[in-house]
Amino acid sequence: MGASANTGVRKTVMRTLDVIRLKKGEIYSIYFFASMYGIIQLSIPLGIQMIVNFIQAYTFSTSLWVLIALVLVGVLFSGALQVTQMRIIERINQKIFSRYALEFAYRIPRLDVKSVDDYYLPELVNRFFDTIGVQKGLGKLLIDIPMASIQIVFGIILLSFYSSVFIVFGILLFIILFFIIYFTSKRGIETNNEESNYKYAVAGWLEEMARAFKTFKLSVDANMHLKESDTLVSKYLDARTSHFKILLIQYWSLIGFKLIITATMLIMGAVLAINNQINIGQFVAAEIVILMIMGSVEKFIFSLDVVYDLFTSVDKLNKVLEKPLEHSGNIPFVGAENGVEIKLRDLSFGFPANPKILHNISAYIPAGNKVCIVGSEGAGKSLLLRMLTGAYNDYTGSVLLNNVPINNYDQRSLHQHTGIILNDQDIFHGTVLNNITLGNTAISLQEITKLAAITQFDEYISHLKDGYNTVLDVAGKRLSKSAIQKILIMRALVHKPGLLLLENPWSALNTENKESIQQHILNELPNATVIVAANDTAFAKKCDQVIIMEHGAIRAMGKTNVVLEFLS
Ligand SMILES: Nc1ncnc2c1ncn2[C@@H]1O[C@H](COP(=O)(O)OP(=O)(O)OP(=O)(O)O)[C@@H](O)[C@H]1O
Repeated sequence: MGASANTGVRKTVMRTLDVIRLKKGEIYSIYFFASMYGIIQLSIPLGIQMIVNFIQAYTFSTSLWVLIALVLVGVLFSGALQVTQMRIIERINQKIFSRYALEFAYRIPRLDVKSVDDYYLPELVNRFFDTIGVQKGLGKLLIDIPMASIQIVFGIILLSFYSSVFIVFGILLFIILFFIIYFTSKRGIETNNEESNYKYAVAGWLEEMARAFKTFKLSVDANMHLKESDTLVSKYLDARTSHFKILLIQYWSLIGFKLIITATMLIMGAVLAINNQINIGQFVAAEIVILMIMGSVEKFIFSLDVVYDLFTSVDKLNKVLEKPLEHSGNIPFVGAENGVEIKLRDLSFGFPANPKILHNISAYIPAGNKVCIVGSEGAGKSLLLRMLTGAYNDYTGSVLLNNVPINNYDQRSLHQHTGIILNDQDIFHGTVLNNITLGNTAISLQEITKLAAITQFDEYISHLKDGYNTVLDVAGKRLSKSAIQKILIMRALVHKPGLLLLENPWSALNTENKESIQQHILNELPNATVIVAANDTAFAKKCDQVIIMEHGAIRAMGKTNVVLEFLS
């Protein structure tokens, strides 16, 4: 348990370092400017020391004015350095946002379906908001912490010139700081991570309520939604309290530490000054340096919380970025327009929760065949169709398309020649045109209008002021189920695929629409291999073959009439 927690923390820190490493050039310049800033800051008390000495000696010489001017230049210059650092950090922040946004955008459609099977993806993608945590945290990690460290180091070096006692003070300071961080940071990272997990659990649950809000609205008397919220919020508060305890330990150590050091320093400074071991100018300068060191230590400790947030944010973002991408072969799926022949041999497949869903499936579907898969609920019709999309590759047995294992094909090319409708496919926020073509500009308007006539979607479009440019809202909320289904059918057919995999494609359509589409699919696409999973015996009878599934296996397969006769 301890070892695994250690590995977790180490992994978290390494991932954060990886993010920083990506911005190497900028980071070096930030450190350079931080060192310069630290040095210039320390020149200020030295200047003040000299000014005090001049004042004590009642000498108003030009050197005094020059010194004052130098101190002012120091203040201005250190300010300018800070602005430069801020500029660099701003550039890094912009890069971080765009890097994660594009990385998410690239990966989401390519995610391995099985590896995200246990997740609700929109909820998982909430982790994107952690880019803000990375942006904030990097500012602290790259500016505040190095600057504070440099000021502490240089400050102590400077103090040691006044008296060797200050060296002891410096060493003591480092030892105490080291122990505070050593004993609290690991637990700090862990508790922060836990707090964040529950934050996402609460957000996820609220999102789930929003998604199904009509359901919750209808059962308004039940308190189930509040009970679940209450449980998650309590867990979040517990985790947050544990994390705050760690922060409190750090803050209290800091306060105690400050108290002792301030007292010691003031007494020591006063004793040294009274004994004339240092003059008043040196005393004032030493006190300013001590105050600066204390300020830096405070900054250091208070930055830790944000650094924990940074570690956690990087961890959360990686929850999405580390999900494996789909497997893709390198053979282009060419020649599909002339038909796709399918051979399944002893195909078995399942999920970790349910490892033996499909078993020993063998089937032969000649190119251009029209096939209907029927079967009872949960028989495996949908899953068999999904296997033919190439989305899963850890099956046993074989799936051959035109005599090549499906895994060998380049996924993009496979999708270009396949038309797919699965139950979980939907409309997205965009124009009707984009929803049909998915941005494929090679698709002709002629093909779209032809399909609109077949699906009888043209009637619907003619009533829209903006026609094909009408923007559909998220998931086509204001569209009728039949309009959504027609768009999905057009999307599946519009690029003239050689393989059509359709799950319940016309369940929301009226008989006239259905027949028009079936007639097109069965008679006007001679080369296309079409597999439809639907308990639609009337359609099955029109197909070349029917596959009857039961409990994840093929019970019978062949000409519909023959199969039905055999079964009766
Ligand atoms: N992601 C998954 N993880 C675990 N089990 C799954 C998963 N997807 C499907 N199953 C299980 O696989 C079996 C077959 O599911 P499938 O959706 O293929 O059935 P179906 O024949 O299409 O049923 P229906 O007609 O009701 O849609 C079911 O028992 C289902 O619970």
